[in-house]
Amino acid sequence: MITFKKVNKVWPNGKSALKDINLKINDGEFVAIVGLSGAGKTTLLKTINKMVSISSGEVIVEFDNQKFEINSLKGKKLRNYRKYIGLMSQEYNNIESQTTIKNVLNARVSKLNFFRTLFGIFSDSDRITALNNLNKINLLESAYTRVENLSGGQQQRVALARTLTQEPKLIIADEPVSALDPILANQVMQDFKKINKEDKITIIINIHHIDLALKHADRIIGLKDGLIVFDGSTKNIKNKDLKIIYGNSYENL
Ligand SMILES: Nc1ncnc2c1ncn2[C@@H]1O[C@H](COP(=O)(O)OP(=O)(O)OP(=O)(O)O)[C@@H](O)[C@H]1O
Repeated sequence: MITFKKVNKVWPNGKSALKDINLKINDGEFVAIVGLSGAGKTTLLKTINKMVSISSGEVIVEFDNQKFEINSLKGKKLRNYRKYIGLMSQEYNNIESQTTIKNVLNARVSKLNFFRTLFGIFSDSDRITALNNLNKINLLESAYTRVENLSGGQQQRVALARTLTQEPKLIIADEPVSALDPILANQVMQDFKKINKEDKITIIINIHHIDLALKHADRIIGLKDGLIVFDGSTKNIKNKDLKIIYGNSYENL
């Protein structure tokens, strides 16, 4: 579970990006954070792995009977905590000259000893995990293809398989489909949904494509100017809520 208690973020230039955020995200939820550019979506997401430090309040993440008070995490404790958090973004962060399987296995590098890291020797169980994750998102036949020969959608799915191979407790994804055409974006969202439902991994995703958020996520959090202006089930969101999140521009979306 992730809990935000009265969280504020004020940037050094005085810009208030998060204002008194109170939020609970339960294990296994698929949450889409939506809002206009500059609403605070990225800032909110990045407080979860402390890529952004909050100015006041508390962010608490709990799993497997462990409780992490994010703002007090530093050094080795922060690095260990981050191993549980899968981070994805618009960039696929693949090594394009390497094969798909090698890119996916790169998620296990931090678990190898020095000798194995030096020679890139992965265990059979690591390889099986990587291949299983590629199979899960229908990329098994591309396991030995160089990533530079894959489409953007496939490359983002390689990134997803790599993130899964990290065995995260939750995945935070900042605009993971914004560089993709609508068909590929929909396919990648389907993969996120599959992983959320089958592997029961909590997924929190920032997304500009409201249609995809409504189609795939269970819960929508609408931000506007650093404030939560909507928080509820995707099924219950109404046009009037979308107008509050997006203003009159929603009419033209
Ligand atoms: N490093 C920073 N220094 C100062 N202000 C920042 C910084 N990062 C973000 N901001 C400001 O904080 C506010 C929220 O930005 P944020 O990137 O979280 O919005 P967003 O909803 O993710 O926008 P987008 O959809 O364009 O990515 C904006 O006004 C932005 O200009």
